[in-house]
Amino acid sequence: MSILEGRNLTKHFTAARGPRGRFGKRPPVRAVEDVSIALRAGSVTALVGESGCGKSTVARLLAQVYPATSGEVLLRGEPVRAHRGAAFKEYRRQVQLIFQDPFASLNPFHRVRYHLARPLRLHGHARSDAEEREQVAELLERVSLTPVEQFMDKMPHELSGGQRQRVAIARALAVRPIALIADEPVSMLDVSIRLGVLRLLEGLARENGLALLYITHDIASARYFAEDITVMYAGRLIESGPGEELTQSPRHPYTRLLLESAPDPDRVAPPAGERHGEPPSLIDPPGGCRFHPRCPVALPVCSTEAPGRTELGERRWTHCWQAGAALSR
Ligand SMILES: Nc1ncnc2c1ncn2[C@@H]1O[C@H](COP(=O)(O)OP(=O)(O)OP(=O)(O)O)[C@@H](O)[C@H]1O
Repeated sequence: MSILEGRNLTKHFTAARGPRGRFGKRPPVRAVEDVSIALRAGSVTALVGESGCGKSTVARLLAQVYPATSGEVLLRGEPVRAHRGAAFKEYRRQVQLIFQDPFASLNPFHRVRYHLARPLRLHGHARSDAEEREQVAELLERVSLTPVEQFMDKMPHELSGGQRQRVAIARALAVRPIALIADEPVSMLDVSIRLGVLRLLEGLARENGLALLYITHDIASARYFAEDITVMYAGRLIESGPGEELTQSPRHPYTRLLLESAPDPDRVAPPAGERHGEPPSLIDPPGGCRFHPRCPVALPVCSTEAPGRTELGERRWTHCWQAGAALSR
């Protein structure tokens, strides 16, 4: 059974700017359309796509930062209905978000100890100063900020970006969540320390049976850390599968494009003539398959009808008119 699941999630925002329509209303930004995704215990699932395709919106819908326009979120198979009160607070404890910017996520006026002790106290895990100290030390150890005495009393500005992100991860762990949603957790960190933070997240998920959603624009990193990869394009999911299989034999032309443009240490320059175009507007997305204007193998049907889901194997599927043809070849 999945720990955290989004079923047919759709989110339309009201555009803050832009021209108004006939009745003075602005058209909605169709940020997320019909997204279904399931996270399993002790497993890393990557959600991959270009900037602006709706990844963060999916993260926020799963974390219930704001309500979905339609669709539902399930925790351990049970639909989440509470949007306030004790049940909602409990949900927010169980599903923790880790953000991209470790500089913005810690309070500059408080020491590391405070950031970790506060959630422990609020959730009743530490009932005395001694217990609190012990648990803060244990959390710092779990994120490899050792020797712990050196880090407990540091102020955020005394830490590197990677160390701050480790404190943010420790703070998320303090409330004993069952699912972690990490939204581009390393993209603001130095390249040299990204790997360490990703390995830490992966280890925590596997050792503690946490369901981890790793959101990234970088399919190369997803391939190394995630058991499953789901690819998103212009608000919709287009392909999903076990990471190895999906990257070895991508079935959707957009996944192929992402893999081709991923940094490859053996390739000096991008292949000649590589022109991929721009992702579409989410206010007025293309009809049919949203990728069709950029697709090198589009058929006439691709511009008129959205392709349904083609099942390709266990946990493996795609939305592409060509997928069926490829299967029967
Ligand atoms: N609160 C909001 N109000 C209006 N539009 C929004 C809001 N949040 C996001 N959007 C729009 O929804 C679309 C998807 O944004 P989202 O941040 O989810 O994408 P993303 O893939 O996470 O991009 P990035 O990697 O750049 O963060 C964008 O067009 C964005 O402008």
